[in-house]
Amino acid sequence: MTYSIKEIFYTLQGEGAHAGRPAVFCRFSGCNLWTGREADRASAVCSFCDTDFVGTDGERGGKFRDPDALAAEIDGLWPDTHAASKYVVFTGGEPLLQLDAALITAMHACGFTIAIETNGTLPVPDGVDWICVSPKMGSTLVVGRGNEIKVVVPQAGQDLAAYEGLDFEHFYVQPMDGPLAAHNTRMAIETCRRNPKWKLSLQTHKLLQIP
Ligand SMILES: C[S@@+](CC[C@H](N)C(=O)[O-])C[C@H]1O[C@@H](n2cnc3c(N)ncnc32)[C@H](O)[C@@H]1O
Ligand SMILES: Nc1nc2[nH]cc(C(=O)O)c2c(=O)[nH]1
Ligand code: SF4
Ligand SMILES: [Mg+2]
Repeated sequence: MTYSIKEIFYTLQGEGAHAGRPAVFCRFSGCNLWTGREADRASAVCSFCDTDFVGTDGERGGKFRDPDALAAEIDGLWPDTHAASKYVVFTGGEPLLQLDAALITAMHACGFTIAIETNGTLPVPDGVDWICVSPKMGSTLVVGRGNEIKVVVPQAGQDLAAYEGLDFEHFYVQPMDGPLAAHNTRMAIETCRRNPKWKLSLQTHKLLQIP
């Protein structure tokens, strides 16, 4: 299988339970809930996306025919002196359109712990070490278990109680970025205060102005 990669970069995980953790981000091209074209945004199942995942033209992006070549590109960004903490986040776009057993094996062979950021509409292959699911209204959630669920709020018709019985270790609300970000953040704080099952996830990389 050929992997289409938008970009690969080394930064800190900005969101969720691993916020602050150094990680290589590998962003796959393409998503099943939006084409990525602005003309299609209003009619997309997921219409609030903050990410450009179209094409392969980003930093270190491209088409990788070989899982070992992609793993080597990712591994090349990790500081050689600290192999024990190697951590890769596969995101997108939707990573589960492309992440397969061969790439998982190649990353583990390089010593990486593997995390994914997924919309939860596609099954997760075996071997992923950290699963973050971010469900989208209007799509069918098929991933009912994982490490963290990170619900972007608000979304029309949303009911957080519908997620509370799912099998996750961490339950996060993350304020929707965009023109109403400040308002959404205040509402998300109030949600957590009222119902302490939920914790606040901020997109700290945006606050810090890092990738
Ligand atoms: C760009 S998505 C890629 C991974 C996957 N397609 C997904 O939706 O989880 C990465 C994370 O950013 C979140 N996200 C996307 N747009 C956002 C926005 N406008 N405000 C806050 N979070 C957003 C997603 O919900 C997801 O948790
Ligand atoms: N620093 C940083 N943290 C992130 N956490 C999730 C991201 C994503 O776009 O999936 C992301 C991202 O793009 N940058
Ligand atoms: S599912 Fe994820 S990548 Fe796809 S449009 Fe929504 S936020 Fe963006
Ligand atoms: Mg992002």
